[in-house]
Amino acid sequence: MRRVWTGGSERRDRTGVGTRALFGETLAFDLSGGTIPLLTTKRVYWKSAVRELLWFVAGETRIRPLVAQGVHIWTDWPLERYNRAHPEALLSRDAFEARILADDAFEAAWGDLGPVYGRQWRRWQGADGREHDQLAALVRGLRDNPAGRRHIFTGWNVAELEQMALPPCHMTYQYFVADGRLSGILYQRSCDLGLGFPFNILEAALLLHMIAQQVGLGVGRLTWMGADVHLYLNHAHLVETQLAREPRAWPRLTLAPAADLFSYRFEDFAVAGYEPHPAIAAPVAV
Ligand SMILES: Nc1nc(=O)c2c([nH]1)NC[C@@H]1CN(c3ccc(C(=O)N[C@@H](CCC(=O)O)C(=O)O)cc3)CN21
Ligand SMILES: O=c1ccn([C@H]2C[C@H](O)[C@@H](COP(=O)(O)O)O2)c(=O)[nH]1
Repeated sequence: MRRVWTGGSERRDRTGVGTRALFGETLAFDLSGGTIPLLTTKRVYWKSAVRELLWFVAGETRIRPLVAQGVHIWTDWPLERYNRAHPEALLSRDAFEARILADDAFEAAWGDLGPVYGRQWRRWQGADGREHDQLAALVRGLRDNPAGRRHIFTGWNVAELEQMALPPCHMTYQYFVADGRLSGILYQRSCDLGLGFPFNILEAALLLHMIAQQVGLGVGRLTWMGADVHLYLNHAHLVETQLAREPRAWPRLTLAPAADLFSYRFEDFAVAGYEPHPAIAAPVAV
């Protein structure tokens, strides 16, 4: 974060907010013993991250199930689409979410993000119309051929990018088995270090723990590769506050076993030893 803030190149980005960015950064975490990279220099709402991850794994692309659980992180994109189409009667976020929950026709018209992560992970549509469940195939592949070099899933479906509310940021995941442990790499093409990163790195770690449990392996290393790694210029307060704080010990995850990768429930995730510094509010660039 310090290097991006002090040495990043300043650029005008798609959102108009402006960022400082570095290109091609790597982080690695040893996740043995249940360790999770849940940041301590601000409070991260890990419960929202668990709910978002389970929403991806369930193959969901509609915001209603998130909103129903009090998770608001995806609401701004469909809301912006709605308000652009209705400049005469703009809705607040609360009013929009209330209609998404209460009105089925409204939800069908405005509540879908398009073929984003969940769709691609679970139901990638091939040219012949056949659907590919990349996560199910990944688990099978790890069980049948641990030494494989093709343990990959990706959200980057070129033919469908234009229909997505946002093209995938955490776009490609790959796994590797050695010495009874599962390791993973996440390639992230674009990273909002202030808001997105804490969720992305945590969810990649939770998913690694889930997959390892399903294939009967321990957990090894998680490597994160960021391409355009940026800080938004309106996050100065967040950056300076986090950099002034002393990091604390990583918390640990206890994951109750589930019948398969798609049967985990929120209650199966328990986090111990999380004693973060206070939360820091920051605006999200839409
Ligand atoms: N600019 C931008 N940054 C992102 O991180 C991001 C996007 N856009 N677009 C799509 C998703 C949505 N994501 C988001 C959106 C909002 C928060 C956010 O506001 N987080 C607050 C509150 C979290 C909560 O209430 O649970 C935080 O303090 O972490 C985080 C991730 C990640 N992605
Ligand atoms: O999981 C996510 C989703 C989004 N982001 C950030 C990265 C960028 O700041 C924006 C996306 O804008 P693009 O112009 O499409 O790159 O959202 C993230 O960090 N993590």
